[in-house]
Amino acid sequence: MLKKTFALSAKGARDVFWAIILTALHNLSVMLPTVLLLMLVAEMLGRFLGTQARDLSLLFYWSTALLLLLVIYWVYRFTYRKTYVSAYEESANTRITLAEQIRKLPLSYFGSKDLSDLTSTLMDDTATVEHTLATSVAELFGGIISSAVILLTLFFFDWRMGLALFICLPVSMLILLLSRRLSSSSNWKNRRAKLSVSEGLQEYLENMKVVQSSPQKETYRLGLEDRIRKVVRTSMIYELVMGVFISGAYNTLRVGLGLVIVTGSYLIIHGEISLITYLLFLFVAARVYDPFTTLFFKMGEFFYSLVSASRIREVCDFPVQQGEPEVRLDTYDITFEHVSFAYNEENVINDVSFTARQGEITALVGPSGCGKSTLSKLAARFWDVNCGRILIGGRDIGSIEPETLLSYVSIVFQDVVLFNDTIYNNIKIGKKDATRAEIMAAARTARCEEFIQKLPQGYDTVIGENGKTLSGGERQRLSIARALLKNAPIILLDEATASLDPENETLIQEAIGKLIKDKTVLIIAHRLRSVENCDQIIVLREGRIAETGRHRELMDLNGLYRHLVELQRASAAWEVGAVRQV
Ligand SMILES: Nc1ncnc2c1ncn2[C@@H]1O[C@H](COP(=O)(O)OP(=O)(O)OP(=O)(O)O)[C@@H](O)[C@H]1O
Repeated sequence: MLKKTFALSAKGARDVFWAIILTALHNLSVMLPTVLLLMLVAEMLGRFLGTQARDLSLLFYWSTALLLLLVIYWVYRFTYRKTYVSAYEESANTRITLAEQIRKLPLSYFGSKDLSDLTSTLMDDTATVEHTLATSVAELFGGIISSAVILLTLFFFDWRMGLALFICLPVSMLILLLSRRLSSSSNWKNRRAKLSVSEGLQEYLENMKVVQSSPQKETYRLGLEDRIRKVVRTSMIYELVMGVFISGAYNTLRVGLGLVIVTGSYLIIHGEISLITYLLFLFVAARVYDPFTTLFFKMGEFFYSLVSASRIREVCDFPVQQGEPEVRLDTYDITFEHVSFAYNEENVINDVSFTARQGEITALVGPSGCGKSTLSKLAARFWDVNCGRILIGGRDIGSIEPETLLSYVSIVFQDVVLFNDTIYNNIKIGKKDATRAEIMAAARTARCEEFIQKLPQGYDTVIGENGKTLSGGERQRLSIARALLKNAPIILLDEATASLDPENETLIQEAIGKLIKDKTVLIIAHRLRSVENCDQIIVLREGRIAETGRHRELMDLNGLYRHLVELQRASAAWEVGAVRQV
């Protein structure tokens, strides 16, 4: 149950189990000095009342007390290890498991989740669960076990006093359980408000330049301020609800002490219990509630961490894309068979069928939003198709593990992803065992050398977050170098030359020309001039194939393709100065 509730690993669940047992033992062991003290008091009273010999040997008490101290020390040592150290280890494991799981999640998952939401699960939720595991879980369950043992023992001494002592415990527990039910919605509201602030702050920082130059910046700032104030409001409501219940539970528990005094006094007056039994219950009553009172004040945190744990579970339980890892592909035709696909409800790809053949260049063209990038991403299994299938070398890619599939694919997309690392390592991602000579050769072919040589540490220059110290063209050339190094049999190019000046564009096209020999190339290019020599051009309109053929054939068809080509020619003749003449 704990494993599921807190999304623990098998080892984590075992550690928590032992932490609970050890905490119970620790609670019991700290009760033993009380028992020893009572024995001493009983003996002293006996001597005082003359019922025992006058000589009092303290040796037994000293040696037992020493032994008890040692027992308490050792139990505490193990308890500490099992609770705190294990909690930190477990949260590190959870983060690694989450990172691994996130790596395997289909892109559709990221479409429905904000990045700051996932970061918050990775960092904040795991930290919250870690804190609860370290400070509350063992205390709560260990406290329940030790109290049950003490209860049984005390019932053995006197069931009426035992009842007086413990009658309030289940009542206060019930109050706490009720508080969980009633605080749950304010807890979730509070969590959502916090997420909305982190999303807003992330957006604010990312779009700082736009915000600063916008006349709406005051509105934007006020919106953010509003979100932050909402966190204060929801936190206060949550704390208020929890505060009322926790103090209710705490005071109910405290009534138990009063009940022991009243019941004990009554029974002593009627001669039904001895003074020692009365004292025993008083001592125990003063101590037995300790774990619970500490715990009650942590209950708000405890329930809060259950929300965190359920958010972790949600990521961990999300189905990952399945497929065989050990697949060997020998031929690389990409075949789309009646493929339809929707990001949400409405299809953006409708019944598309074509084959991009090995050794040929297949171009996807069409107006903006017609589904070119989507088709290209479906071929790399970033998403799974809703209808139909995509085959590579005759094999349905739905049966190949995404990582295995991607080892056959080089991708150069518009949105280049670079790491805050050296130029060298950014290219090396294409092939993990590449030599320096191979990396430099790829950089040379992708025309990266001239700008790399101008950098202070050449290949060893760190390029900042997502390569922010480089120009758009330089970033794109780096990603082409990466693809060249990988030398995969399938190449997906999305506007690969979008950020290059005409001189570099020609050079890159030559490099790509060398790279694509005998490979399957699926290219998306908005500038139709660059696809004139392609072996096959697929013209898309609103997610459907409108025309297919080579450039000449499509021009002769006098359809959408020709229309797009003419539009582009007209826009190429457009000049900034022309605006003034209008
Ligand atoms: N992650 C997404 N979630 C929801 N809808 C999306 C997503 N990505 C794209 N779309 C929608 O799918 C449709 C096709 O988008 P796609 O990016 O494939 O078009 P495109 O032809 O490549 O466009 P462009 O030429 O402007 O890059 C568009 O209507 C777009 O709004």
